[in-house]
Amino acid sequence: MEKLINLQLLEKLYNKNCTSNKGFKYAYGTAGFRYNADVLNTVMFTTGILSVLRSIYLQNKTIGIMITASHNPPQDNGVKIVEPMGEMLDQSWESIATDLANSASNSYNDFITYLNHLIKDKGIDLIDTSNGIGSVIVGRDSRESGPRLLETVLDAVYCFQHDSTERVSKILDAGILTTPQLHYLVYKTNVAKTLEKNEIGIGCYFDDFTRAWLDLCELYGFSTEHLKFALTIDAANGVGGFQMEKMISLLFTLCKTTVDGGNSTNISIVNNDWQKPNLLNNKCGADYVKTNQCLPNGVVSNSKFSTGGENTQKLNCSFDGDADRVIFYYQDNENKSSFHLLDGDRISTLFAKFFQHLLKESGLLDASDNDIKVGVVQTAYANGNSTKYITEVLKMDVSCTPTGVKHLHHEAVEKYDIGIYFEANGHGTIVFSEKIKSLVNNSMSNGNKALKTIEIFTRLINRTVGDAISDMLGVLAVLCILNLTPQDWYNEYSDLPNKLIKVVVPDRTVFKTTNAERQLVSPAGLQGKIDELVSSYGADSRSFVRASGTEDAVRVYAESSTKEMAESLAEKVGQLVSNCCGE
Ligand SMILES: CC(=O)N[C@H]1[C@@H](OP(=O)(O)O)O[C@H](CO)[C@@H](O)[C@@H]1O
Ligand SMILES: [Mg+2]
Repeated sequence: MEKLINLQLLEKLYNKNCTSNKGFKYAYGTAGFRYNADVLNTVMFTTGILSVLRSIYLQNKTIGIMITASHNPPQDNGVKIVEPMGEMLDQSWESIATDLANSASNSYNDFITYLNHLIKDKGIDLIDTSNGIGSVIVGRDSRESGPRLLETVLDAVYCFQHDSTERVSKILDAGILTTPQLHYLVYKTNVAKTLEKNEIGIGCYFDDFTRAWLDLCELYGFSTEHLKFALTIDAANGVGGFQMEKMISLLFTLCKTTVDGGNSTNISIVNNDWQKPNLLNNKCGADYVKTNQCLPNGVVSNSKFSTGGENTQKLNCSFDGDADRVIFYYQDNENKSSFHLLDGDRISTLFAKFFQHLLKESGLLDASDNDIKVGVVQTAYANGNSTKYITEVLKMDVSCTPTGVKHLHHEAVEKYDIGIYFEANGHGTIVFSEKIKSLVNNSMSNGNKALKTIEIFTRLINRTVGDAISDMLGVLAVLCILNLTPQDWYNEYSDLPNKLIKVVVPDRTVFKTTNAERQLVSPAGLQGKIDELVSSYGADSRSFVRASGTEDAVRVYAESSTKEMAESLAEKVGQLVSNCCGE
């Protein structure tokens, strides 16, 4: 270890960063480490150390670190590690990240002991470092605590200094950017096999996605300027707003059209005060809109919207704080009951319909030996009628996985050539297999528009992770190509009324599930009672219970044929949960 890690510096920087919250217990959850920013220094330090080790372990591939707490309130922050191809951290390393953080939280001795054990156990070669001594890219969202936490990560990386060659680990501070931009940057860096300072910057993200969008505009003859509807983007006062602004201004510059102050008349961004971090996710953003099923601050209903004389319809969307989720919606008038949500399930079904249409048009399905598998991956939180629509109307395959995009992503990659996955809350993407990419590329020369469209979509959609900006462009493109209004999109099927509640229990770990979290196996006997209750609410009813992976609570979901019944079912199942915990 001495050869590569400067132990003197390590101890000094450990004392600087890891002594304020001794004994705090950390856990790497669905979304990495996420807590109040005041207790995060220790885990930022250990995550910096672990990322360099992971990089060396993977033959010096570049690893990403994202400092964000997504849709959480401004006082929180968090950190997650990104794998070389832009995926989430390998699951077997999550417990290592947790153990390393908790060892450092205990004492310097425990930290060094665990570090030595880890290096030995994983066979990480710190002697022959001819391939390099690790490379890391770090990004952060717009939170106030970001710069301080970044300093701690940098401290950790500086501890890696080769004693004889005086080389240090490479680190690129990518600055303030969205989570999916960081994932994409890590992926591009590894594909290019280099991380020399400034060689690959976030410019690649804008180049690639604007190129794909403009290719589509050219193929179909629509333009960014002349979308059929006016789009208002609620940026949650987070980082997505100014990155989107850059994207819009690039699109307009590249289109060589006139831009009014950087904004088109058709696209506007509200809640874009990212420099006031206390406004982040405050009464705005994807999570707020999805949870409260209402317009966020700053977005007006269709009836209050002035089109400037043109008969332009209005569509809105909300990003979350780090812009890896997007949901759409519109409200006809001032009455809240005219609010229409187009959430992750709707995005999935729109893309599913679109790719089914393209595959038919492309002729790829005619060759039976192609055997192209297209499907949608959902979680148990997907509305029952969305699942019905996909299987019964579109006649497509649906898989259900446990909550958390890493599960959905994995299933989509494993099972499908075109795998569409979205959580109901708007986090998702589309993954394309190498097989479909090469089938498309090999048959494209004959001017087939559908094939060309699929090819462009493999570039327009961020392959690494859910991305509000890229998904939003994808949805806009589909609406333009299929000539659908927001109302047409909404009218494809009707959601079953549903209710999601939280129940606080003394120990949520006793709630264990099976069948993609749709049934409880523990506490014993509870599932039977839930089933009995559900059956008394009629055929369209469903309810399930699972422990949250990000909050100290149990979640109860229920749907039924009316709003009142869904609410009553959720409440009664919630009571069963409380009763069985002796509350
Ligand atoms: C019902 C729900 O929305 N659950 C969310 C939430 O997970 P829980 O394990 O339910 O707390 O946070 C996850 C991370 O952001 C997200 O992937 C997931 O969809
Ligand atoms: Mg997020």
